[in-house]
Amino acid sequence: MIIKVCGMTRAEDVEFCDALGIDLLGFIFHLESPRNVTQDWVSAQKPNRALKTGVFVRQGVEEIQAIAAKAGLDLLQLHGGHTVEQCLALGPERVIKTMWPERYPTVERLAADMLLFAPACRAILLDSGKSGGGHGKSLAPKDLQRLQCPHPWYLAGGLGPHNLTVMKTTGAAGFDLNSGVESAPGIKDHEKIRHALQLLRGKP
Ligand SMILES: O=C(O)c1ccccc1N[C@@H]1O[C@H](COP(=O)(O)O)[C@@H](O)[C@H]1O
Repeated sequence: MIIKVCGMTRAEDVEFCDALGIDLLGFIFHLESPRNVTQDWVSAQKPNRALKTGVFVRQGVEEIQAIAAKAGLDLLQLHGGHTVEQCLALGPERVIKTMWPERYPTVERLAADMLLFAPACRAILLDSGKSGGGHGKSLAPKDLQRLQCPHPWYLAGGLGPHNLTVMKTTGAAGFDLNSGVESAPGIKDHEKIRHALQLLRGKP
């Protein structure tokens, strides 16, 4: 199971999550987000184990490549209308492609589109809403329990200690925690993160 904590804006949160064994740390490069960060600050973050994951909404391939090099990113979360071709150009092994289930009439139609992206990314991220992210709302677990997709997919959208037990029933291969583990936008609540990890991994 992959666990990501996104929207990192403080070094103390980066260090805490890295030491706790969180797998992916998300850094958002989106000016309209209250969690937006600079390339220089992200470049200075040196986690021992966690993978630095940049989140991009409107940037194209060349801009993403430049930010990734400057900020020292390991993975690229494409959280906008990015195409299969853009994912392939950036390198499938480092791309996490966001999709929005609420755009689809059925999980079968969603699964068909997920299969289109499968060869072009390491994993698909399913988020609430119909675009963007950080909405703080969750998807309905019942719908996702019926999802048949052979490619790894992670769940996002308002996840936290209050709903992770039921969200685990979706069968997601990973969970992306953001506003549900914050005391304010970009300010991570360490006890909520610790509690979330216990629920997901059963660690003390
Ligand atoms: O968090 C943001 O501000 C944000 C802005 C633009 C694109 C993505 C963003 N965050 C990502 O959205 C999901 C779900 O967040 P939440 O749990 O609903 O707050 C998560 O993957 C973040 O990486």
